[in-house]
Amino acid sequence: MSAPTSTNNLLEIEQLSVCFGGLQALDRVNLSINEGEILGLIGPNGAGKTTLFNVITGLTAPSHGKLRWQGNSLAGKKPEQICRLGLARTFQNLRLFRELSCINNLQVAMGSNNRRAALELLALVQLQEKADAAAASLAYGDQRKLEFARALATKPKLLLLDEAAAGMNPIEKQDLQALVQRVRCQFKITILIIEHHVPLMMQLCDRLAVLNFGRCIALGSPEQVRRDPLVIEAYLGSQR
Ligand SMILES: Nc1ncnc2c1ncn2[C@@H]1O[C@H](COP(=O)(O)OP(=O)(O)OP(=O)(O)O)[C@@H](O)[C@H]1O
Repeated sequence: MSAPTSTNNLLEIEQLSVCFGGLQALDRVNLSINEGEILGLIGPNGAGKTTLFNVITGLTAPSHGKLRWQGNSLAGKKPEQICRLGLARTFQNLRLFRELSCINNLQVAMGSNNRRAALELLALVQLQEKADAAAASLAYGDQRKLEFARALATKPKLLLLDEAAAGMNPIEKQDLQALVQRVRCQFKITILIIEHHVPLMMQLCDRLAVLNFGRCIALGSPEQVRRDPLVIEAYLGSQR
């Protein structure tokens, strides 16, 4: 399944820096996300991947640089405004409404009580039989799937998945890969994904961006990135 040929920039990130006191979490990052692609973000622990998600979704203010969404600046926008523009995310540490049922989690995100639409989304992630179970009662991998469905429930144009396969077993990881590809086609959305499981990312993503100490040290096709000496030294060497 290949990405649509469009190269429209959905999100443009220009010279983006974030400092936490003396720590430079992001250092002049430039990145464009093309409509319809699956772009992967990889790199060692602490490289700045989640910080980049936090800036894109309005949780962290940049120290420097610009973000443009469909040509318009995102400066000063709050997380809820950014969500309404069509950017939705999942979190590395899940943030479900734990006491609510699966279906209620989706209905809150949809802003409506439409049970049928919520059930369709649950079916997409194969959780329809857990519709009325409390989110907290689900196995960890299922909670990740529910969070994925909840992000989709806001009808995003760009879906940001943080450590999408963390804690999943190999079969769940395969399922997730198929699911992400299906969702991209079915919902015509663009996906930015952080995940440490490199073989999965190599298969899934159209392009990969590699962060290291806050800098984007490589950007290209999985094959280009796999061969990049800088990437091998900074990250892939340790993955072998
Ligand atoms: N709110 C914060 N205050 C201070 N330092 C922070 C804050 N958030 C992140 N950092 C630091 O910024 C750096 C980048 O962190 P970030 O979580 O973005 O990395 P990451 O690439 O997502 O790592 P991981 O793969 O471990 O999740 C780290 O050194 C982290 O300790």
